[in-house]
Amino acid sequence: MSLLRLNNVTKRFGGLTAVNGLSFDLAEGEIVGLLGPNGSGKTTALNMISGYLPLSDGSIGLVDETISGLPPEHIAHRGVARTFQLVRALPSLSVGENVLAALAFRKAPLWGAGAKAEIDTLLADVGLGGRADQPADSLTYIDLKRMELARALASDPRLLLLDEWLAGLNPTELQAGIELISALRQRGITILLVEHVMDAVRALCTRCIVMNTGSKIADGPTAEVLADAEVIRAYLGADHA
Ligand SMILES: Nc1ncnc2c1ncn2[C@@H]1O[C@H](COP(=O)(O)OP(=O)(O)OP(=O)(O)O)[C@@H](O)[C@H]1O
Repeated sequence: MSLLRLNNVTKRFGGLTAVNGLSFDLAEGEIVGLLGPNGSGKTTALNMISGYLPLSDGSIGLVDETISGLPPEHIAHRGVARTFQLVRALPSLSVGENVLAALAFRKAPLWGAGAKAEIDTLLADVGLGGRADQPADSLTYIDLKRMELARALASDPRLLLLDEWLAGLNPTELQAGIELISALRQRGITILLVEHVMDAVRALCTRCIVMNTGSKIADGPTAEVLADAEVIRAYLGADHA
């Protein structure tokens, strides 16, 4: 049985069809790249999976339950977590308090002293061990991204949606980020990765789905998809061929 199933998912904004009849399945434990040029509908797809946008048509299932139509917090409680293209931190709070805010809203909420050990574990998992008391607004860009990931992991997700989480990192940070995402897969978390950094896609994704102007144009093993003539024409460009 698939973990996630999109069936004919469509989103219209007035006269613009941002996502057009998108269908795919994710199997448990897969790490799949969702690729495509700017404006092809990737973030809109993530917004629908996580409940931030209602569908215009189609349906989304998680295991054997339809989740489209549920509010974001109910979808989160069923095991779907995400990061955002623009990091959403609470800058006036400490790193630990930022994670605490996520723990307080999960299905089995934790707060106060009971949350401390969990915060320490989550921060260690993302490479921020021992930094719970540091102000969030003093973090570097990569560390802000790490903190956002810790907030997403606070809900103990089965499915993690990463929206350009590796964008803007230098080569050393990128390598660390790839290793971190790889470690999450080892823990059995299924990951849908919206990403333009092709080195990361090649390193992490066994399978890729490519969108162009709202529609899926390719879906298959990464090497095959990246060599596909239509994908090169629509997204990767002739230099890649
Ligand atoms: N809330 C909205 N209202 C109107 N149009 C929107 C809205 N959100 C997205 N769009 C439009 O839908 C299309 C798809 O946008 P989307 O952000 O999903 O693309 P994307 O593939 O994630 O792009 P990028 O790689 O630049 O993040 C674009 O034309 C965008 O302008």
